[in-house]
Amino acid sequence: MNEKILIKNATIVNEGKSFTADVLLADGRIAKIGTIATESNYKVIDGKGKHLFPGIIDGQVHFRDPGLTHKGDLYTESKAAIAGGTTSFIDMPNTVPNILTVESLKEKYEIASKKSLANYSFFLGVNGDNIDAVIAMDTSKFIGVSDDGLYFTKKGNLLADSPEKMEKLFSNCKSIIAIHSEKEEIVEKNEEAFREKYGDAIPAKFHPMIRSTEGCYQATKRAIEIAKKHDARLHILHLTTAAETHLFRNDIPLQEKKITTEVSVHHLWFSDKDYERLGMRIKWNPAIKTEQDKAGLLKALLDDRIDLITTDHAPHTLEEKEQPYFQSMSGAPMVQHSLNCMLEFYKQGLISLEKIIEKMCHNPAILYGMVSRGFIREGYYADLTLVDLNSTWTVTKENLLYKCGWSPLEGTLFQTEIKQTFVNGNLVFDAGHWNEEKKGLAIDFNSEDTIH
Ligand SMILES: NC(=O)N[C@@H](CC(=O)O)C(=O)O
Repeated sequence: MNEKILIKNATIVNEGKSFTADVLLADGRIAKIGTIATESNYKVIDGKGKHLFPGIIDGQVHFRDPGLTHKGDLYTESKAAIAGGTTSFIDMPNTVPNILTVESLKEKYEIASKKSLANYSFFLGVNGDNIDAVIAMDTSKFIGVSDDGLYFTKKGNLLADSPEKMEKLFSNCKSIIAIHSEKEEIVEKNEEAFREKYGDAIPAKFHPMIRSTEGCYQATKRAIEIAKKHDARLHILHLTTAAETHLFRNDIPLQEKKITTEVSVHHLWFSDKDYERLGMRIKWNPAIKTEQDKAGLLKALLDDRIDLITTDHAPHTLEEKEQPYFQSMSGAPMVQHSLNCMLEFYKQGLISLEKIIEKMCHNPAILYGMVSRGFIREGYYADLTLVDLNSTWTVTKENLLYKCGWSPLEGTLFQTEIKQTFVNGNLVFDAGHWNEEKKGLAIDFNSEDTIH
């Protein structure tokens, strides 16, 4: 049995409200919220002056396990996530092997059960190799299918570039189809134009012109048209342009939406102004775009056209990053600081705490149909994070937990600090101290027979 933990007097932010109360954690769950008297067998945590949030649920990460574990693995990256207040994640299929079969999916769950400190779930990958097999499966058993990260090979491009295959998938798939939305034909055309001019030495600042607004907009528009035609459940991953935000609705509740989208923290945080300073370190796919795009994405987040905030945490070694344009890997680590970044926007008066929690905790749980997670409610899993909104510190190499050992945020001064993180009622992260005895759990979904 887990020990009972009593968090006293914290300001709880949950379901659109902020209020001060005590929270009792017992047997992995939130046992009670209210005014709670201390008993001798409770471990008491003083929450006075601090904010208690539901643990962040990150709907898109690349923890690189199995097969790419020189970049990161399910232990190191889940630990970094927890230090940043994230208690659950959904990982993408572009590991080695790619997760294209039920067998490899089950193996990944097996590895996570031994290594992950946070709660976990995994997309089934879909590409040109397995589309017919996926269609033949009972897709309602998967939390979602995704092509993310698989588009780097020709066979992975089917969702953005093969309308026939896309139609086939969309008319047959019963789960969420989460796609990386860039039209590769446009990207390739732009690559050629820049290659002619600069050879291999294309400066990073041209990345948003190669992976251009047009490439994103056309792919997203087409995916939405096909999804509508087949009444499919489409989720567009990591939106990057203001133009695309207008393709999404905000006049119906999330529960009723068939077409949803998300923004990743780095696309809210960085803009094309930062390429000069950070170069290939902020080369992501889709690319970081302009200041106007950054402002448009925040606006769409606030007016509910964008449903979720994710990180697309995608670690690569610095050596893999700091290469000439075509060799430099796209992606960078973010999961340790996603909440800190969003809280800086709160400090600047750009977003409320309640909105941050809606987009990082409640909505991922609703969108993916997670059971008993994402909210501070009695009976729910005690996935929580206690945050000091008045503590200043700087990101340095020394305080990073990523296996890759670097971050594009090095040198950033944050004015908020994650003090404690609880996963399934266990105090796993306690002001720099770790309790790694208990591993995270496979996330349960509303579809009872979900494969995991
Ligand atoms: N976002 C990235 O730039 N890279 C991701 C793949 C992806 O999400 O497209 C990766 O796996 O490295």
